[in-house]
Amino acid sequence: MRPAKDFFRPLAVGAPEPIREVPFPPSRMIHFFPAANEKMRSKVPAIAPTVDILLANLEDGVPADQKEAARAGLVEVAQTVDFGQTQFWTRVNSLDSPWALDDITAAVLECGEALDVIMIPKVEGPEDIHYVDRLLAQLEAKSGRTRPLLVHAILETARGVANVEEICAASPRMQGLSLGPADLAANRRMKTTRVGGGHPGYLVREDPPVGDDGETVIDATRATHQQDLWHYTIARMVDACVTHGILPFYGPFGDIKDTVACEDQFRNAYLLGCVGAWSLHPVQIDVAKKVFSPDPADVAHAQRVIEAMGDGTGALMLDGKMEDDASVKQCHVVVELAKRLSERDPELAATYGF
Ligand SMILES: CC(=O)SCCNC(=O)CCNC(=O)[C@H](O)C(C)(C)COP(=O)(O)OP(=O)(O)OC[C@H]1O[C@@H](n2cnc3c(N)ncnc32)[C@H](O)[C@@H]1OP(=O)(O)O
Ligand SMILES: CC(=O)C(=O)O
Ligand SMILES: [Mg+2]
Repeated sequence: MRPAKDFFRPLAVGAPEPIREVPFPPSRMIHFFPAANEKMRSKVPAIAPTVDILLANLEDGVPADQKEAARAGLVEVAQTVDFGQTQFWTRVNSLDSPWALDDITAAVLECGEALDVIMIPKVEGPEDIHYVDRLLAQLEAKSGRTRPLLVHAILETARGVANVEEICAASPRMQGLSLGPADLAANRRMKTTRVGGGHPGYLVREDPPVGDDGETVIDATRATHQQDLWHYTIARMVDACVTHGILPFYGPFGDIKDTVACEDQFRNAYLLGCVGAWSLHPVQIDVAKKVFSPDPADVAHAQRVIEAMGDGTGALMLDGKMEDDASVKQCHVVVELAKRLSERDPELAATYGF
C-alpha cells in the first residue's frame, strides 16, 4: 500500500500533479454515443451544448468488429469538436479485453486536453485502479498533458460492490462511480433480463384479510407494491463515494420508450444522493435534466428555512414542522446545487428567481 505521504505524488516523472478536490461542475447526465457510428458522431457538435457530460462509448454496445472504428471516432471527436463547458469523457473497453490498452493509449496520446475523464468498466477492486493509475501517469508524461485525467469506475460485478470502499480510495484520480445494473444483474445471477429499472416480480403483498370465521383468506385480492431492486447497491455506492469525496451516478435505463419509469428510477437515485444518470437516447437528456435539477418549489422552501433559521442553530416551527440544525443543512444542499447549476444555465436560474 502507498504510504499517505506519497498518495498525491505523480506516478511517473513528468506526469501532472494529482488533484486534491474532485471538481463538481454540472453533472446531471452522462450522454452516451457509440463512437463508431458516423451518423451519431455527426450529431455531437449539436448535442454537446445541451448536455453536462458527453461520452464516447467504446465498450459494450459497440460490436467487436467496430472497436478500432470506435477508437478512431473518439479521437476524431476529441480533435474536432468544441465542447465549451461540457465535459468530454470516454468509456474504454474492460481491462481484461484485447482492446483496453490501445483504447487508453489513444485516449491519452491522441485526444489532447479535450478529454476530462476515462470511464473504466467492470472494476473489481483497487488493483484495477492502480493499474490504470500508473499507466495513465506514464502516458500523460509522454504526451505532455498538463492536467491529470480522472477515472470513473462502473460498479457492475458483485466483487466490485464488495470492494467499493477500496475502489473509491485507490487513487486521487477517482472522480466517481456509476451503477452498472445490466452487468451487475448478470454477474449476481439475478433473474432479470433488463437494463436497469424495476421488475414486476420483485414485490411485497398486503397481508391477507381475516374472514368471519377468524381464518386468513389467502386467495383474497390483495394489493402488491413493486420494490426497488437497486436500493441497496445505490445506497452503498453513495455512502462509499461521499466517504471518499467522489461523485455517485445512477447508470443506464434501457426502456427508452418508458420515460415515466426512467424518471422514477432517476429520481430515486437523486433522492438517495446521486448527482446524475446516463442518457442513452436524446429523450433521456431532458428527463435527467429535470430530475437532477432541484425542483423550484423545494428550492423556495429551502430558502425559507435557511432564512428562518438565522445562524443555522436551534429549533423552530415553520408551517407546522420542526426545523433545526440538521434540516437546515439539507436545505443548504438543495440551494447550493440549484446555485451551482444556475451559474451555467440562466433559464434554470430564472425558475429559481436567482
Ligand atoms: C448496459 C450499457 O452498457 S448501456 C451503454 C451502452 N449502450 C449505448 O450506449 C446505447 C446508446 N444509444 C444508442 O445506440 C441508440 O439510442 C439506440 C441503438 C438504443 C437506439 O437508436 P435508434 O434506433 O436510432 O433510435 P431512434 O430511431 O429513436 O433515434 C432517433 C434519433 O436520435 C438519434 N440518436 C439515438 N440515440 C442517440 C444517442 N445516444 N446520441 C445521439 N443521437 C442519438 C438517432 O440517430 C436518430 O436520429 P435521426 O432522427 O437523425 O435519424
Ligand atoms: C452500465 C453498464 O455497463 C451495465 O449496466 O452493465
Ligand atoms: Mg456493463
